Amino acid sequence: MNVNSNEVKVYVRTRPTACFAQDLIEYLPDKQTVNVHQRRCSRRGVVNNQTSSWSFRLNGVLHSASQEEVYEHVAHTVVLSALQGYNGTIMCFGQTGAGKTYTITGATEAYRQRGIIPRALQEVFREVEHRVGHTFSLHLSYLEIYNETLLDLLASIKGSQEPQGGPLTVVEEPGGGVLVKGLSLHPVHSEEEALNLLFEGEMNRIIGEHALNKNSSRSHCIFTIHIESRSRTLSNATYVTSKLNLVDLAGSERLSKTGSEGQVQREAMYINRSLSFLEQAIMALADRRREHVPFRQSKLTHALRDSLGGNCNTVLVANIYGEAAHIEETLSTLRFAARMKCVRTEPSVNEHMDPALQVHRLKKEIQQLKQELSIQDTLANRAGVSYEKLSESQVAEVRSQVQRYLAGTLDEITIVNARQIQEVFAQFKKIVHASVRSVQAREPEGAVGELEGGFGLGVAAPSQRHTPSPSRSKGKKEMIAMLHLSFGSTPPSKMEAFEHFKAERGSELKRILKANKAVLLERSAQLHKLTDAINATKRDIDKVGSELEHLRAKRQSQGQFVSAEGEPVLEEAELALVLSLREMKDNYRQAHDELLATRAEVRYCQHLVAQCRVRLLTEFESWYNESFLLPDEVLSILREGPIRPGLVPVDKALALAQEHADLLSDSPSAVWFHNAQNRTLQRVRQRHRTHSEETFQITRAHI
Ligand SMILES: Nc1ncnc2c1ncn2[C@@H]1O[C@H](COP(=O)(O)OP(=O)(O)OP(=O)(O)O)[C@@H](O)[C@H]1O
Repeated sequence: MNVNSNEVKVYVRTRPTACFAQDLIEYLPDKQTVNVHQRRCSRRGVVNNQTSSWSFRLNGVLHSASQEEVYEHVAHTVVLSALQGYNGTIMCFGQTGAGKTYTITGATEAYRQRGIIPRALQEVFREVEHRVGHTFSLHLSYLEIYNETLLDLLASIKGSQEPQGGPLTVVEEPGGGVLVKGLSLHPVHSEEEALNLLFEGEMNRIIGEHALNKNSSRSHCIFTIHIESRSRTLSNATYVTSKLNLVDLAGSERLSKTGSEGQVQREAMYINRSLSFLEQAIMALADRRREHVPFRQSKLTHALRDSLGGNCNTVLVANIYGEAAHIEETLSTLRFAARMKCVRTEPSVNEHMDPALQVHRLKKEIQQLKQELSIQDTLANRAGVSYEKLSESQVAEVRSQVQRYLAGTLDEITIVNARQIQEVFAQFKKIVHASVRSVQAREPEGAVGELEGGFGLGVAAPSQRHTPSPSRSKGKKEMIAMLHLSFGSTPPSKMEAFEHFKAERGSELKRILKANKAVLLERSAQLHKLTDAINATKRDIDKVGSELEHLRAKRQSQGQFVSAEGEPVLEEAELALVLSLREMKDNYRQAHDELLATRAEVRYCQHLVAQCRVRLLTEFESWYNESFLLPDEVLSILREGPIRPGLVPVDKALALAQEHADLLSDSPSAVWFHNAQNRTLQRVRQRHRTHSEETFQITRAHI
């Protein structure tokens, strides 16, 4: 029952006024659209009759809405979803005095005017009572962010879960969540207990003097209900957790308008900065192409990292004044709200596994299964069969049975249980491996030795290397005999033979080639990705660079803004651009280094793949010649020499053999050999002529 829409929900609420500017603020009957008309000012500040208009479509307009109605629209579903394990955040944003605190906390004087927090607490405890199938554990925390300092509004209360002392810090958790280290968490068991904590925290809020509103709060406050829920059924080892953040942001008006000095001006500067970082984070979240969201720029955005978008149900209430005098701030609040509405969210339940419960459940299941098995054995007259791990003497007994079975002195191995069957197979495997090794040791020119040690072309991980299968380690003669059997007396076409070669003798080379191709493909894809990312960063750098230039040119034309000490002061916007430019350049440099390294790797892999291909073809040619075109007599003559017969062209190999035979013919006892040889060579030449006419083109596809 989560809010489950894929974007942040945004509502606008007007503070009631007798002077509502109907001509400037227009609420359409759909209760979702606000049109704002603003009179244009002439250069010298003289108001003329021209107007500019803006239209904002939100999720709801709360005009003259009661606190109860606001809760129903804004908070009800988010609170229920939080009880099911979805994180939720409700934020109030707007100009000082526009009604943020009234909306989130409410007026303390009248119960009917209580805001979202007390109503949410009421609903949570009511639901907890109704959901009898679950146990709930609830904790509260209350954080204030004042001038970029984190303060615990409930630190004064005993019984907190976190140790006191030390500055509070925002810590990122694995999985994208955040927690404020050092912030006290207070267990609560009733609505009354929870309300006491809320009021205690309220008392501790820093209240500053302000020109616009005497009691205005100059800090951001985050009241959080931490919920953990477990099923009462023991068999269910999962449990869910969630956080419900109720956020009262500081006034959003611009510095110049406050007309304040000293500490209040400093406060306003921090507020402006954190809100402008909040806007930047929102803009980055709304832009789906942006991979990096600058959450860490301020304590506010960092603390809200997992509450703005992400897996959270997020709702924003934009509080505005209805009077004409505030129309400019109203417009900027609505613009922020519209941007926030574009942020996408993917709410999901925070489900966890309780390891202790899981172990307990599995142990119980094993116990039950063992009982079941023993009943079955008794029924089948197999009492006494053990299902525990085999002892050393039992393993030895199985080994002896397998050996006797292979030797023919034992007719059959009696099967007792699954563990014993596995051991029988394991013993068979050991015997087969030992036999393969002894065959290899006896075969000096064995395919396996050559394949294992000779290629040296692999970039694939050593674990990817296959141990030679018994079929691959077959003697060469055996293999050729097999091929002759399947192809008959005429030699196979090169295409067919190549397929055979790849499956048998050349299989290891083929595997290495395949592995290298896979690595090449993966690195090439990575290279493309990196190139795209670098190009995107470059475009961003150019964009921010030109924005900065533009801003500086504008500032130059308006004169330099200097501090009391005469130091040049950077504007908020300019500072933000400089910081983000610096970050982007760092990212660019890092990505560029990575790109160079990956490019080198790609070249290396390309080289390996090409080498493997050539090697596969050369090996095949030579194997084909030796297996089908050169007779055994020729091979045995040439093998005694320094060259490998298959590596030279068939004609040349035959000529060499002829020369060798001529030398031998000087001996009378070799005449019969010489004659037979001549006849064979002629036959072979004839066959070779036919074969060399066959066009053989092994394309990349064949390899
Ligand atoms: N919808 C409303 N109905 C009745 N009174 C309201 C409403 N909204 C605001 N007020 C009143 O207006 C005054 C200022 O509101 P509030 O303190 O909530 O403003 P705020 O936006 O939280 O200001 P700050 O930024 O200083 O925290 C309060 O006295 C509050 O009771």
